[in-house]
Amino acid sequence: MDVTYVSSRLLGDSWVLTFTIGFLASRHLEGEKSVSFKSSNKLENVARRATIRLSKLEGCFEANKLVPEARGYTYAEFPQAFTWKDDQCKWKIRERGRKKGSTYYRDLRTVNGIVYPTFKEACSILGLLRDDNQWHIAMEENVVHAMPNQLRSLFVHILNIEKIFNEVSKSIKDFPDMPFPEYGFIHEVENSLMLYKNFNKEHLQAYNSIVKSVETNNGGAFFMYGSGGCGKTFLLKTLCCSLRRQGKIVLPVASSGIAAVLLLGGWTAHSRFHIPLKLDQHSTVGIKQRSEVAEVIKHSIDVSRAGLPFDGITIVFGGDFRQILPVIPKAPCPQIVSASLNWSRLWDPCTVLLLEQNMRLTSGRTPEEKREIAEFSQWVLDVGNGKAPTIGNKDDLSGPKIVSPDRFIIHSSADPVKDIVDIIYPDLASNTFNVDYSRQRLILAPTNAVVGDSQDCLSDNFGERNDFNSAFPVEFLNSINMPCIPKLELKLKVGSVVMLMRNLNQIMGLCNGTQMIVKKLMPNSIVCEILCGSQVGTTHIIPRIEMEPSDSKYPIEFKRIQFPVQLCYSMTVNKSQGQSLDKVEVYLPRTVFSHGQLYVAVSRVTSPSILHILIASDSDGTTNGTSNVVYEEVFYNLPS
Ligand SMILES: Nc1ncnc2c1ncn2[C@@H]1O[C@H](COP(=O)(O)OP(=O)(O)OP(=O)(O)O)[C@@H](O)[C@H]1O
Repeated sequence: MDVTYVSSRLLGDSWVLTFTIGFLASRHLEGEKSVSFKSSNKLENVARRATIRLSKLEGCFEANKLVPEARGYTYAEFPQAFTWKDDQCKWKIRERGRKKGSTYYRDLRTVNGIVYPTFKEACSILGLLRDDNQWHIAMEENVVHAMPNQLRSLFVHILNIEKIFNEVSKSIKDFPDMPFPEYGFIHEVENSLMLYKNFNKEHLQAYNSIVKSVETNNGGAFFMYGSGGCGKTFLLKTLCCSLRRQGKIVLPVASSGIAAVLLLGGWTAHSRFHIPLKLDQHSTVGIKQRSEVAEVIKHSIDVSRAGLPFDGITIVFGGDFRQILPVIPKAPCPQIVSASLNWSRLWDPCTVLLLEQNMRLTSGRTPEEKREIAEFSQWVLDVGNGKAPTIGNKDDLSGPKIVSPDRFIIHSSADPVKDIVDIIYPDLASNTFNVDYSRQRLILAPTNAVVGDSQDCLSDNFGERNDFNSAFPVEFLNSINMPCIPKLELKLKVGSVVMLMRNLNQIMGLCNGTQMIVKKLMPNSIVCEILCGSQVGTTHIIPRIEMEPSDSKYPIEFKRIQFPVQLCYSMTVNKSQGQSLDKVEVYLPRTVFSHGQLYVAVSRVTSPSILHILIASDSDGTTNGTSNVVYEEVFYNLPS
């Protein structure tokens, strides 16, 4: 890493030295630039790409030819005035953090025609300082159109006030004059109870066993085991509502934000019980005395029932071991399997409630449709169990491959990303305001990098849009893109589908993973409507927030102030768990790499007719065979 440049700025009364750190842009001799490619790519394609894609140095030559202003900078000084646009392979003049055409100091203090008394105030208005101004502006932006409760929520998101109170073992509820957000549970409870009427035989049996355990106060643990789409979430939702209506306390938690928002009042287990993200043998949950959750737990425990299983509390787990197992980076199969619930001490006391009927797949009207759906359902199960027909054998370098039925396969031309975007999002431009169009259609991919490629292709289709730059233009930090923080440059427009990247307010359905459609864009806040989960249809104002990477591989700490969202036309398979989708494109430019990924991807659909799969072959084309990863050891102690 090199220091690209050191500059100085006058802020208020004092000078501030800014060290901008950057990997120096590539330097190379003519015809010797470095090119990345996969061993499977055809050399002529690689060579063609290399001719079209300019390196940063070549881009600098082009800028010097076209933009007279560029000639005043050496190559090393370029980042001061220009920013590298990787997708366009060209240097673009910076819009922020730099004042063009200034002829006197006063010009530096002028923003939008207003002369500010100090440089600091001018910087603050430009959003270059870390202060509260952007949040003041965010409140002002919404005063005219937002409802009072939306403004209150926005204020709560900005302050994160309940979290601050909880840290000192208090809650907003301790201050009777302060309003506590209302969540409209009662209405939802009434609606969700209607689900009971649709129970199938298996659901009814499971429901009765669990309710009996709660009513007799004997305590116990249940595990609802069923393949994807057998109605585990459906049953849990109904149970939560019915028990709450009887005045019982229910704490629904899930391992991911997306799964949590499907349950009314659902939280991620980590947030609800303050479980540390990194665990070791000394870890304990961080529930503070007098916090809301501590009070709830206190009320749920009856000392007279101590000694009964789980002290008389009923615990219901649900899951499917064909789906993705606990994620332990770089861990081998035995370690991952032994981290699963059915290999833990909790498994023995669990009563397994088996659900076998797939409720996600529509039942079909004609005998032909019914047969087709039954066949598809069996194929999906076989993929999950590792029993689907394969070609090749274990001695092949790439292992045996699952053969996907031909009707799902897309045979792509030269630009696979464009092909899948056209299939899943046809006519996107004229459907931007159509919530029904945007809901429940997704491109699913194995990795964040692949997701990024397809999102980039879509964002190029957007036409006119707003680009939101994060507040601090520091060259190296800005070039960092990690899945856990939003991009420096977000390309949004009204109608864009986005995914929230932080737990802002789990009870209001604003979880890491919540999908929303953008309704209004302002410089410091965006208005979004939730597209799925228990709070579907509600509108929220999202401010910029300060975020830092949770698990940074970089040797420096940094924060980014940005809207906590990313485009959501495409998603990793891991994130899609729990969802039912009306149109799915499984995009596999590389094979899946963990247990259950392929099964989760193909089991999201409500009908076989809406599943499309694109598998890149080793030699630049497409194919119908792909590797599957199934750790059969995880099924050993399960009922078949
Ligand atoms: N008894 C039922 N009547 C009508 N629809 C149902 C029923 N059970 C489930 N469904 C519907 O089937 C779909 C899948 O159900 P659900 O999401 O609960 O399955 P799941 O077992 O949790 O799936 P996954 O393991 O993939 O998360 C949902 O759209 C749900 O509304």
